[in-house]
Amino acid sequence: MDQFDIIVIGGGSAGSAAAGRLSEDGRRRVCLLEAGGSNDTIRVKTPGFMPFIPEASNWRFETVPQKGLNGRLGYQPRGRGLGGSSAINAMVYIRGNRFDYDQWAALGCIGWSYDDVLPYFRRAEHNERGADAFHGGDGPLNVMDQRWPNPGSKAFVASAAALQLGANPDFNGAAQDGFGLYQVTQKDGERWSAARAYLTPRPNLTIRTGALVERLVIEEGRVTGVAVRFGGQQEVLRASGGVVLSAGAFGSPQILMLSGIGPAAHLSGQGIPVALHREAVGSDLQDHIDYVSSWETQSRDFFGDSLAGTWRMAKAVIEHRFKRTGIMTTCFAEGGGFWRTSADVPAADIQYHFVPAMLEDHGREKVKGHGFSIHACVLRPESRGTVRLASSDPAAAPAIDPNFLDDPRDIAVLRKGVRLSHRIAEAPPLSDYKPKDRYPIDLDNDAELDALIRERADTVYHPVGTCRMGSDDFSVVDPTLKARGIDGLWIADASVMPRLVSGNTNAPSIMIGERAADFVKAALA
Ligand SMILES: Cc1cc2nc3c(=O)[nH]c(=O)nc-3n(C[C@H](O)[C@H](O)[C@H](O)COP(=O)(O)OP(=O)(O)OC[C@H]3O[C@@H](n4cnc5c(N)ncnc54)[C@H](O)[C@@H]3O)c2cc1C
Repeated sequence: MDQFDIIVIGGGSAGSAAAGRLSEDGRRRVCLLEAGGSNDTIRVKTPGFMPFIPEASNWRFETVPQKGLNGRLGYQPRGRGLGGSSAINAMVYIRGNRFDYDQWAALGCIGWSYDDVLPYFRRAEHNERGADAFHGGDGPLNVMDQRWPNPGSKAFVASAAALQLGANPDFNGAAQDGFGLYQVTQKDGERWSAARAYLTPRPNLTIRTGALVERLVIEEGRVTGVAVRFGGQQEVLRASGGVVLSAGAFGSPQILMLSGIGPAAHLSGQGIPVALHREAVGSDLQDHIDYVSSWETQSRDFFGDSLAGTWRMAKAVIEHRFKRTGIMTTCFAEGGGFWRTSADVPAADIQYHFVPAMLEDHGREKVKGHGFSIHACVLRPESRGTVRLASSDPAAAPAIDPNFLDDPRDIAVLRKGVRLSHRIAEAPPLSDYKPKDRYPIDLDNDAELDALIRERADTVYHPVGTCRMGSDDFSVVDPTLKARGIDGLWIADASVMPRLVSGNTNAPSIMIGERAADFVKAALA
């Protein structure tokens, strides 16, 4: 039986940050348990290989049938292996809006206002543009400008400017609104996952991959270890100081429920003895519903499936192997913007991602020819869903129900977002490519547009909220990320966000991992 001071479950964005920080002063024996592998392969590290990431690095979940999406099953990719979702994501570096964190604080997350979290974003970050009041200069997470943005991505930004939408060279600076090229979590032209940033080899940091955590070991109201499966073998690992649960927005509530912590009636229905009734475990699921408009072009500037495209990619792979430059450094979601659908919203409520390729079904369906896509997503959705156990088998996928478009306010916002995507595509210089809309409809007709949205919209991969933080008795963790009603347990990942942030969720998850390390250190001092 192995004995540690702290066990961190999940080597993803937050778990890597937490384990790295908890082990860096050498004073604690830290064990990081990760179900997947090391992810140390060129298919993960080369940004442009994102469509070819190994299947073993992705849980490839599906949702239950979505009423709001004509009964379709949504796709929910999640990273598996060191780096977690930061090893398969689009590398866009965005923190969200000041409003989000001030709202968290107003909801009871004392100590999580924007001014409270900014030092942790800065501490995490090494921005190659240099440090300033908003950015860090010597953190482990490398952030850089894109090495080779596609000419079409620059045209997207120029088309937005032609509509007087305003340029923004730094979405993580003083103001978020506007359009520009995203900064990326890359270093020297390679993907810079949270694992590469934080998991420095150290004698006091044990990293075990291929370790599927089945449940927490709870003794007299305290988490004292974890039961884990390595291949066919089951083991119990002990943690004298406690456990940090960082298995992500689906994995963390699943492990809690398998351990008897969650909605009592649901657990009983699964035949799991109830250790702690907590209705909020697996509840409050929020995710960014997203619609991808897509256009075909004659221009081969864009990525595409053609002889010329394949030849260009082959040369680019060689260039990248030797110099780490060229089109294989693409993050695909190269350009973007934040836009308010009305003057009275507190912050942008639509985010755009411009992709210099025609996307269909999350890139899983090959599209012949060349072209581009514009994602529009609803930044602060009102719909709420759940994660529940589909089975008491820890190796089974959980039942994920984002309940997309349940609240009519979400589709009303999305409609406006999609209409603007099309206005941008029709403005010069993007219009000079003579883009041909792949799904032409009468965009001014609400019923037609709603039908198309319900037929094609899905996630842009930002599920949160399933172990919500708060100061109320019903929240899962308190504002120091400690689980309520049970000792020796902290939760640190996207699941603790009480509200979805207005942006991508990797940097916020890393910030949460950074903070968890400080809270655990303080509690154990
Ligand atoms: C395809 C895709 C594109 C994205 N693009 C972007 C982007 O461009 N920018 C951005 O900011 N965000 C992006 N995101 C979202 C962002 O990456 C995630 O929100 C963030 O990484 C979540 O961090 P986390 O720590 O909560 O969970 P994760 O990083 O998902 O980590 C959870 C870890 O726990 C492990 N785990 C789960 N269950 C168990 C178990 N039972 N036992 C052991 N280990 C377990 C998992 O294997 C995983 O490694 C994207 C996500 C995806 C999937």
